[in-house]
Amino acid sequence: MRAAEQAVIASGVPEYDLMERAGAAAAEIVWRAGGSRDVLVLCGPGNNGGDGFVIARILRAKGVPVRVAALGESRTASSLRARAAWAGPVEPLQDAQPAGQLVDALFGTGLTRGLDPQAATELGRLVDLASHSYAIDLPSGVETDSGALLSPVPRFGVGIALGAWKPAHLLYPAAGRMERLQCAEIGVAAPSDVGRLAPPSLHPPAGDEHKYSRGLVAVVGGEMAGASLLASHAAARSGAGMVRRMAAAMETGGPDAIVTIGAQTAAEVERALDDRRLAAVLAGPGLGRDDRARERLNIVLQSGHPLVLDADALNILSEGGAGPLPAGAILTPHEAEFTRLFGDRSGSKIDRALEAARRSRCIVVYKGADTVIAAPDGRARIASHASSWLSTAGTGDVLAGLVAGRLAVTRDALRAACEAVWLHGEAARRAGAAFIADDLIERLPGAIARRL
Ligand SMILES: NC(=O)C1=CN([C@@H]2O[C@H](COP(=O)(O)OP(=O)(O)OC[C@H]3O[C@@H](n4cnc5c(N)ncnc54)[C@H](OP(=O)(O)O)[C@@H]3O)[C@@H](O)[C@H]2O)[C@@H](O)CC1
Ligand SMILES: Nc1ncnc2c1ncn2[C@@H]1O[C@H](COP(=O)(O)OP(=O)(O)O)[C@@H](O)[C@H]1O
Ligand SMILES: [K+]
Repeated sequence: MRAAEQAVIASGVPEYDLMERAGAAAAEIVWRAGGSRDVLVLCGPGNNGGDGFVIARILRAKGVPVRVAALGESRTASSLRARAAWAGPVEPLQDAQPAGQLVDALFGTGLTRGLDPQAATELGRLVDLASHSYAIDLPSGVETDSGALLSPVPRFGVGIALGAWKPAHLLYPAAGRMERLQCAEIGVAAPSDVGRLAPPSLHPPAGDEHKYSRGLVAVVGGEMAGASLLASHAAARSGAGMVRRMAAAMETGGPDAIVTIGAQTAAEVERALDDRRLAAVLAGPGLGRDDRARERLNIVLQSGHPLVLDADALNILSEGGAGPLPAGAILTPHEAEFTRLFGDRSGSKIDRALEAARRSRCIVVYKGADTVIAAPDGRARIASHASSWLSTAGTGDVLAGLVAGRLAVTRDALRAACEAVWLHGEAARRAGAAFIADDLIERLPGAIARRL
């Protein structure tokens, strides 16, 4: 974003014009949400504070009662100009009385250290007392590139990103400090290989498709039948043409459309995977970690089919029992599995996911409240603000099945992972509160229909 802003400034647009655009776009969002409720704008010493002065001026011109409180003097040329254009009084932050709406323009991308304790406390108090609160560009106190909190940060109603999403809008803990997100257009295009996960464009099967051309998925089960059943069921409702479940015992369950193949011995798994029509093979959910599980996983790894590896498959791989990670596969680790596989590395979650993808030459779906999908070529997509009700047992098995299903449909690993994560989040949104993993699966066709 900084480079993109510099390019626009170098092309002849003064920095102050960008500040006016940013302030106008943010003021419009505040005006639409809060109407004529009174506003307190907190302005810091840098350009984020300058945006605050512009917002204050524009809202006042619309007839909104506005007060401004500042933390120190303005220090940049643009923020000095914005402050000079504000005709009203400026009180010190420590004297500010609360208002119905609070606009935080203390610090944005220039924050280099936590706020001093008194300023952090004042910010928290004023945000908590307001019914509407807005963080301009970012909540003051968050580190832009990692989403870490450098000092205590209150929870804002709206985070208004200026021009482009920054990592802190999407990565926890910072992402959890903004209930809703809005991006204000300021005419600076910041093309990047790393971005927020966008809703996918999906297509119905072509007129002449048949079940094998639409994608044949195999789910290799193991010790715990429930997990591979959830995954198979999700794959079956993902748009794929056919799902085969290779069961370690002759258990039943799940929709009749899923073909269950008894594959108890290694030789039986090998035979069942000997089918060139297979477009995706999933292993991991319910696999187990004993010698039998290792044997099953080895056959999967040697099958030559496009792979999705989750749960116990990742745990076995992290013990080194199955050799190096299979390049080209999709790996779907949660936090603990990721750390076991790749170690406890430094950097933001985006940095860690990208490094893992580069090293393993796999697509890595690093799950959690902020899911990062990373590719070996440096592309990454971040999904955040999904339903927190997803934190329930078995939702990862559903995601793994969905990834395998979309891989069979698209034959494109990064695209499949992105589509699956988005559909998983949309199914959760539709499922509402207190759902269980099984309920997500029923919502998948509706989620797919929405993107056709
Ligand atoms: N660039 C553009 O074209 C556009 C940018 N725009 C806006 O600019 C924002 C970035 O502005 P910015 O770079 O001036 O940084 P900002 O976040 O205001 O703070 C930096 C100041 O604070 C200081 N400081 C830092 N930490 C501190 C602390 N804990 N406690 C006390 N002081 C601290 C630091 O000085 P230091 O003490 O570190 O030397 C510096 O003086 C961006 O988020 C967006 O809102 C838009 O207008 C669109 C056009
Ligand atoms: N608080 C949360 N907000 C949004 N999504 C979440 C949250 N917690 C978990 N998830 C999602 O739910 C799924 C949980 O997967 P996982 O941890 O493998 O669970 P399980 O092993 O029980 O299936 C992942 O897709 C993850 O991204
Ligand atoms: K801010």
